[in-house]
Formats: sequence, C-alpha cells, structure tokens
Amino acid sequence: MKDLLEKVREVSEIPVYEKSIENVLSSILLTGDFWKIVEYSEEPLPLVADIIRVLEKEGLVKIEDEIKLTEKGLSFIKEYGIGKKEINVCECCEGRGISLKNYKELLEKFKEITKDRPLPKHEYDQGFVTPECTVARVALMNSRGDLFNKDVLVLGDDDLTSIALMLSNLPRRIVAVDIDERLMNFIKEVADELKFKNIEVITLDLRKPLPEGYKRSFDTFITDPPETVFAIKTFIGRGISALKGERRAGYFGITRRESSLDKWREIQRILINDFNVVITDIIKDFNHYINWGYEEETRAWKLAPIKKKPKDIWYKSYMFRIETLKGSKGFEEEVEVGSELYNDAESSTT
Ligand SMILES: NCCCCN(CCCN)CCCN
Repeated sequence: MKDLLEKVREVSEIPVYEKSIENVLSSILLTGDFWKIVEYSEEPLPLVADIIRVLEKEGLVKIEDEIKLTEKGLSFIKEYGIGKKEINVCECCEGRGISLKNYKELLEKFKEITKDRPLPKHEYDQGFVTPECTVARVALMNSRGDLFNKDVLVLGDDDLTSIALMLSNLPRRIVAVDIDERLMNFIKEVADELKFKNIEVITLDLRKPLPEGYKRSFDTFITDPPETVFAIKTFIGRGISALKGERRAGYFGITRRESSLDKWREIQRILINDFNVVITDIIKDFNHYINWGYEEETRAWKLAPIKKKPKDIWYKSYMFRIETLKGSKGFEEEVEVGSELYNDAESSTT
C-alpha cells in the first residue's frame, strides 16, 4: 500500500491518503462504472482517475467496458482486508431526512411549470438538481422557521429554487440573482403567470460587494456555488453580508466530487474563523444533480478512464446550514478573478 500511495502522490496534485485508495477499491467492488465509483468513493474525481490509472499500471485493475479488479487486485484487497462499500441510504427520504408529504401538490406544480426550463450552460458551471431536491430545500428551510414571512435571497438560481419559493407562498419577499439572462427571463415569466408580486429578479456580478440596498436586508439566503475558495467567499460571503443580523440562516451545497476533505477543512475554517458563523446542519447527498449534458467538454471527461456518459445521477452535494451570531460578518471585498472563480486542482465539471 505504501508504494501505491507514493506512486499516486507522484502524479496527483490533490492530497492522497491510504483511505483514498481504500475508498476507491471498496467502490470498485460495488460497481465497474467510473462515475458511480467516484460517487461511492467520496474522493474528488481527478484523484479517483489518478488512483485508477496507478492501479491499472500495477496490474490490480483492468479497464475494458468497465473497471474491474484482476486476480492480483483481489488478493491485494484480501491482504489488506478491504471490504465492499455498503450503501445504506433511506429509501423513503433519499437520505435527506425531509418528508415531502406536505409538498406533494407543490412538487407536481413545480414539475409542470418548469418542464421547458433553460438547459444547463457550461460557461456558468450550471447543473440543476432534481425537482424533488428543489422542493425538499423549501421543506427544509420552512422546518427551520427560515421562510414564513421572511425576506429570502437566492444567489444563483439554475435550480429554480425561487419558483418553488413562489409556489409555497411562504416568504414575504424573494430576490433571485443570476448572471444568466435566460434564467432571469424564465423566472420573471413564471412570476407574471403566478401573479406573484413580491419577487425581484436581478443580475449582480458577485465578484463585487453587494450593492447597498441588498446588504443586511434578508433573513435567509440559499446558494449552490462552485467550490473554489474564491467562489466560497463570493457566493457564501456575499450571502452572509446580505443577512440582517444575528440568528439569520444561510444554506449552500458543498460536494465531495470537486472538494477533498482538505478543502472541506479550509471551507469550514473560512466559515468559522473569517465569517464567524456556526454550522448547524451538514446533510449528506441532499442535492442530486441531473446530468448536465456538456460532460464531453469538461476536464472530467478527459480524466475518465472510460469515455461513456454517465447513465444515472452520480453528482451529489451535502447541504450546509449556517446561522449568524454576534460578530458574524460576510465578505465585502472585491475579487479580481477570471476562471479561478470556477477552476482549481480539484474541480473537473466546470
Ligand atoms: N458543472 C456541473 C455541476 C455543477 C454543480 N455546482 C453548481 C450547481 C448549480 N445548481 C454545485 C456544486 C456544489 N456546490
């Protein structure tokens, strides 16, 4: 295992541990599909690709139309006592811990209204979640008392969370921010259809601080950012600077597909030390992303050992909920970045 570790370290910029290799091997025991191996391993995609290449060079796996252990690989896992990955996700709530029993009608209406929604655009790292996820976000936020008669800010809305919020009629006011004209027009049209008055749809460049009128003006924000440190600061930091004061809530998705645990620790340090907020929830695989269609244009495709598009959902993210307390503060500086907003060593689907 030690020399395997060394060989992966030689080729990968991402921190590698014995556990990383163990996670990949135990996932290969479960599936030969590359995208599902990435999902079950919970390691960043580029690292999984590096590990599989080293395993192949060492004769432990063979790569044909799927990824399989060789005889040598099977004796290796026996020697190290590596077991098959076990998935125990609740069939009823898909692991979210949120029941949609009060939202059945809203879910059907949401599916109906969004059936010809704008499709994901590569340039903005778009990839929307299933309707069940979007509606579960409303159910989650409402169960925490963060929606009824509250002012809610949606930073980036290819998931059309603002439409589910309008259908719920819970918030007092909604502001949806996006850089993509197609999404803004779509949301505006739906607001007109629903005769929903209390929504504002605007474009902001989140690399700049929020305009005065949006600072300290909301009770709740939700965002689903790319996961470079810059994006965490601009999307989540701006969201926190938009909150009115103490004991307000923020929600955002953080994935394992494009963020190692080392980056997770850095993100959590920024939340605790820079933004001085408290993390109240981290819900594994709350968000399930529908395959976005532009896979072949991404780094992930170049790294994938088998050039087959993903069959089912493999990209998921954890839902974080934070609350502000005394001394919490957002991010008010300007950032001068271009593609570094979307790309770092661990990202691959942007
Ligand atoms: N590039 C395709 C996948 C993008 C996922 N990220 C943006 C999702 C916007 N709804 C979110 C990653 C988790 N923060």
